[in-house]
This record gives sequence, structure tokens and C-alpha cells, in this order.
Amino acid sequence: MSFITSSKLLTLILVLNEKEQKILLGMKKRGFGVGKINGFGGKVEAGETIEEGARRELLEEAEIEAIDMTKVGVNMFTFENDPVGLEVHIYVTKEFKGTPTETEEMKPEWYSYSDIPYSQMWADDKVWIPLLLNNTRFMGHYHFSQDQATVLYEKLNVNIHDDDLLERFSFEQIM
Ligand SMILES: COc1nc(N)nc2c1ncn2[C@H]1C[C@H](O)[C@@H](COP(=O)(O)OP(=O)(O)OP(=O)(O)O)O1
Repeated sequence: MSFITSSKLLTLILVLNEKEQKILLGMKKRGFGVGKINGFGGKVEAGETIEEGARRELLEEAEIEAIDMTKVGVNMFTFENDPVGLEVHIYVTKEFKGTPTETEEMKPEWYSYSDIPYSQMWADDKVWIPLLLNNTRFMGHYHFSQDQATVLYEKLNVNIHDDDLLERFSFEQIM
């Protein structure tokens, strides 16, 4: 089965307050995924590493500066009748400087781990966010229907070793 011919490189950052068992999410105010609640992130720009891109997006979208940043997973998102996939590298931040602030792109809000608003999020999130909260490393592929709501196909690998969280998702992994 062939899904895509190329992919864009993006990041997604989940900020956790482990002591209070809370996760910082934001309502996306514009662009792709508008109206959905998600972590913070976006496209990696030319000349920056994936982690630098993640740090920049967190600052731009929530006005906070990550102190720690740990890569916990990589997801490939593909869409029916779209040859371009989204390769999203996922990070967790537990310490940061600044106060989460609403920006032009995102409206941040803390949610209890037990009250994550999955019904207002992308359909894949309910699969891998619990893994992330459980410190489990993962690599997944989710193929969405054109309505961007239904997952037509999914493949998930868990307990990925840190060294094996590849810098780039290998195309062979989704073919
Ligand atoms: C399809 O499933 C997805 N699920 C989740 N949880 N997150 C996703 C999915 N698809 C994309 N994303 C994430 C990846 C990025 O963090 C954002 C999209 O970023 P965007 O396209 O808005 O990138 P920017 O560089 O911020 O865009 P601007 O050009 O508007 O600045 O969603």
C-alpha cells in the first residue's frame, strides 16, 4: 500500500506539570487544525534542527521557553487523496520559563490528566497521549479520510528505544 510521495517536517510539544498531573494544551486559532485543541508546534524551518524548531514554536505560540525538552515519539499523518504526509516529531517539556499566554495562533489552558478533551482533539491523540503520560516511547502512522476526522488505517509501535527515535521517519515504515 502506498500513501504518500513526500512529507513535511513538523513538531508538536506537550508541556506537563507532573506534580499537579496537568497538561498544557491550546485551542488552535488559525490554519491547519483550526478550532481543535492540541499541543504546540508547527513546521521546522530551513536551517534549524527539529528540536530548535520545537523550541521556537513553543515560544511563538505560548510565549514560554522550554528548559528541558525530551523527544518521546514520531507520528506520520497521511490523508486520503493527498500525496504529502506530515511527519510530526513529538516532545515533552516539564520545565519552562515564562507564563503560558494566549497568542495569535493558540489559546493555552491547563487540563488534568484525567480530563483531557479528546472529543475536541485530533482522533489520533487519544491513542498516543496516554502513552506519553506513561513515559512510553512510540512511533505511529495514522491515515485519515478526507473529512480529517476518521482514521482509516493506523499502525503503532511502542517501547521504541531513545536511540531508535530516528531523526526522520523512514518511508519504508509506512509503505
Ligand atoms: C492529523 O493529526 C494530527 N494530530 C495531532 N495531534 N497534531 C497534528 C496532526 N496533524 C498536524 N498536527 C500538528 C503538527 C503541528 O504541531 C500542527 C500544525 O502546524 P501548522 O501547520 O499550523 O504549522 P505552523 O508552522 O505553525 O503554520 P503557520 O504557517 O500557520 O505558522 O498540528
